[in-house]
Amino acid sequence: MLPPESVLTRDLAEWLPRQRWFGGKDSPVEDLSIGTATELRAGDPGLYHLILDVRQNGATDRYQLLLGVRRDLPGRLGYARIGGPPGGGTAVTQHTYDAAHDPDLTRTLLEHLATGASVGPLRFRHVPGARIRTDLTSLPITAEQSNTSLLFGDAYICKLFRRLGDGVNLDLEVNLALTRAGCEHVPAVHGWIELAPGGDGAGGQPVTLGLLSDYLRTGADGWSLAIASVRDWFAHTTEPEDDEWAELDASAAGGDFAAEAERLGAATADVHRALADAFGVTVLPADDVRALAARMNEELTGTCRAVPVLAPHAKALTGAFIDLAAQAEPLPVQRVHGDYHLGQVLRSESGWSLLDFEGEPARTQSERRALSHPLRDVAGMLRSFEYAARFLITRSGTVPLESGGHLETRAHAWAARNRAAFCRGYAAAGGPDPAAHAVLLRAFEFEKAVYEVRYEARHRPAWLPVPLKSLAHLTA
Ligand SMILES: Nc1ncnc2c1ncn2[C@@H]1O[C@H](COP(=O)(O)OP(=O)(O)O)[C@@H](O)[C@H]1O
Ligand SMILES: O=P(O)(O)O[C@H]1O[C@H](CO)[C@@H](O[C@H]2O[C@H](CO)[C@@H](O)[C@H](O)[C@H]2O)[C@H](O)[C@H]1O
Repeated sequence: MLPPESVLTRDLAEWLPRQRWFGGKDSPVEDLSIGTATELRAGDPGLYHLILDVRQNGATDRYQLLLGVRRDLPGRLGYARIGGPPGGGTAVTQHTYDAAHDPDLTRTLLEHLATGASVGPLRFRHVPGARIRTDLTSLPITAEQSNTSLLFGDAYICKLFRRLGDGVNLDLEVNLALTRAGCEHVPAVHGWIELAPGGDGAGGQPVTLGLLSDYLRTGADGWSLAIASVRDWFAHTTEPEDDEWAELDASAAGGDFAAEAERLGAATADVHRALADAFGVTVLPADDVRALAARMNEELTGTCRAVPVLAPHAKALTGAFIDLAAQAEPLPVQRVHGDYHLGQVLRSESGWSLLDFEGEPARTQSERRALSHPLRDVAGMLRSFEYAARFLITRSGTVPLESGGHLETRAHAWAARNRAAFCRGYAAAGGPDPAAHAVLLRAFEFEKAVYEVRYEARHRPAWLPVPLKSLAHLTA
């Protein structure tokens, strides 16, 4: 049974802002109420699906939570505790916790997905012909995430969206279309969970709650692979003479990543082509390109105000947006990834796969859905090479400090080599040639860097020096 609503909302208001995936950490929670509560499993432990209406800065966001309720909470679930005795008052006799961490409860999701059940306003769906296994135990993944993903054995990964959008989630929409088109660079979709239209008192579209896909069990994420390569490159022992640092050849390290970067570029171009085929291409008039450049500049101004350490780079950044406006011409736009970085790609024995087509978590739903030029994704990945190159210098204490100056030179050489390889692979596989669109690419890259500065200031302040260091280099 659910605890009294006043107790539950009090506990949730205290717990929610501490969660990695909570999107509103920079402002206080003004109000929290329970939008819908659906019992998915009766008994002890009990499982409830909650939609929480969370008001911050006068606006309401919706979050979803699988709530576990148990009379006794075993030690292994202590870290997922939300509330309960002691101190909860005499009415409170049971513990509440984040049930995403409880395999005894999450199996219910597979059971419902397998049968295509509807429970209250929740609908569990699978793709035609899918036979969903229900004998698997779940484990939440430990990645830095804006959502929560559960591994079911080594067969499936189930992503439970935390902050809910207004309709069909982009990740589902895009992955389903690419799965149906036979694209080999995305994990196949098996099923999804949604809130029936009107089930939350809102509009006429289902709201996506979760996505069940193939788990790429041999996949290694691009970020870890890139960091291993950078580490190897930094550990490379032969120090050139002082005047040779400028010509540093990053291919010299054993863990060279360039061939992978080139293949990743090719996979990216394949996915862009598949997205264009599935969703179409339209042309953005030159006036709209100028408006885009103006928006990029407004974001820069707003971010400089919010994060003043960005201000010294403002002049160079504005210059790139002015150039874009000055050279504006009609631009073919299409569905793109929207938040493309090394943490969003997996290398398995079958090549590179792209994940997470949800767009940037800090953007509104309509901004994420907006069509864009594919070089926006290329720019995102180029930023990611910048991040990977500088991560060990700025974020880890493991690199010898005495070589700090030279490490920045090495970082730059690593980034330059892998950026070039990625662009080469992308163009060779038929994507628009990054070298032929330098102004557009630079504007996209700077736009992303501004976003990153704001993102890091808000979510991971200790990471702020990473984009700033790279900006210092790119705008010099
Ligand atoms: N199909 C998959 N197979 C293997 N690992 C995956 C798969 N999908 C996601 N992952 C892992 O989960 C991490 C987070 O997934 P992602 O979809 O990017 O979530 P989020 O939107 O919350 O950031 C990825 O970086 C990757 O390591
Ligand atoms: O993966 P998400 O959709 O949650 O994306 C957000 O978080 C990312 C970090 O987890 C963030 O990416 C930035 O950091 C990465 C290294 O951790 C780096 O590879 C990216 O280039 C950099 O942008 C992303 O911007 C944010 O939207």
